[in-house]
Amino acid sequence: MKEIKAIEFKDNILYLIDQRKLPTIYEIFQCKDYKEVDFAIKDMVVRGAPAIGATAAYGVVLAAKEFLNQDKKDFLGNLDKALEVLNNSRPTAVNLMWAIKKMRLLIEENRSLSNEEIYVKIKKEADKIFEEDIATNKAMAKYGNEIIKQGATILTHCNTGALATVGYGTALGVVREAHYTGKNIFVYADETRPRLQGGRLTAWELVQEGIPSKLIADNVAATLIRDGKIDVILVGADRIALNGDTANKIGTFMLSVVAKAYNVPFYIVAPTTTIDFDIETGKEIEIEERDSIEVTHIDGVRTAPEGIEVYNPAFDVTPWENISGIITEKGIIRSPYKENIMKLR
Ligand SMILES: CSC[C@H]1O[C@H](OP(=O)(O)O)[C@H](O)[C@@H]1O
Repeated sequence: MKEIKAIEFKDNILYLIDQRKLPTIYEIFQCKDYKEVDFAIKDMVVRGAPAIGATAAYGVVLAAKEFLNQDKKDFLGNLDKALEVLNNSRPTAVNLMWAIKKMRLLIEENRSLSNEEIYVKIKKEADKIFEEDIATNKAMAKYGNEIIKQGATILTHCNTGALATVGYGTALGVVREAHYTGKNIFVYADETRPRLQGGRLTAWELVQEGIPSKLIADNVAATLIRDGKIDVILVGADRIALNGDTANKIGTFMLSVVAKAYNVPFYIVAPTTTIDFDIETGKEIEIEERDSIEVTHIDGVRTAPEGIEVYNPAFDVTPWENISGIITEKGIIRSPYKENIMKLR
């Protein structure tokens, strides 16, 4: 199994695989301060809910290091500004806000300590978030593998692999587990317009692992589902409401409708850190709208005419009624979602 490290923190530098350039160029993007981390999340150098949560946590570490020698008031004040900036870097994936909230609480509880002692605690917390994500993904993969039949054909959307997490992946982590436990699975990967996380990133991970697969244009999926070619659909998540409504990459909702029409099991694979316990339904989830250039250009080459207006939501919400189950590190949650999600608390 290839080890793909999307994120690495060493000697007060955060190293990120630059996912904007994969698969043609493998390049590491270095963040030396929290503003570079903010840029990296915004510009999708690093992306994927768990990955940006861990990345933001290390952004706080870099901020604490940067302001370490200031007096306490300035240290805490500047740290607070950094938390705000990082918290607002992207609006939909709740793992980001979850990580920042943990850091805020930690700083609040330890305000009376020295700057250095606070820095040490922040660094320890960031490392814990990092380590826990790998263990979480492996646990999710085992639960998910329970629903993967021998020889199953799996459809996935966007990228939910080692590049979207600290390691192994969420939905693609289940694919890895099924592959490595000899289930002889086959994967169809949606290319996932407009940023092509499937065509560029998932395809790259599948090739790295030698997992039998085919890349498809997003529009092919419905026909494969209708023709009984797909046994199960596995997708990731960016934010899950208490009733089970789930925000994920744009195009997920459409897949869920077709899956429901043809009775194909449709699973979300996500850690419990992706559940937003403060919202009842998907209606409360803010959907990020991104720059039009993502739709009018591919790799910097214009494909749509000057002057055309663009609507570019990066996510959509799949209603709980279309979801067969939510595979988490604590087990598979099924409807009634709120009742079963609350048991996780
Ligand atoms: C393992 S979470 C991956 C999740 O994040 C992706 O969004 P983006 O590439 O914009 O960060 C997509 O929604 C994936 O399902």
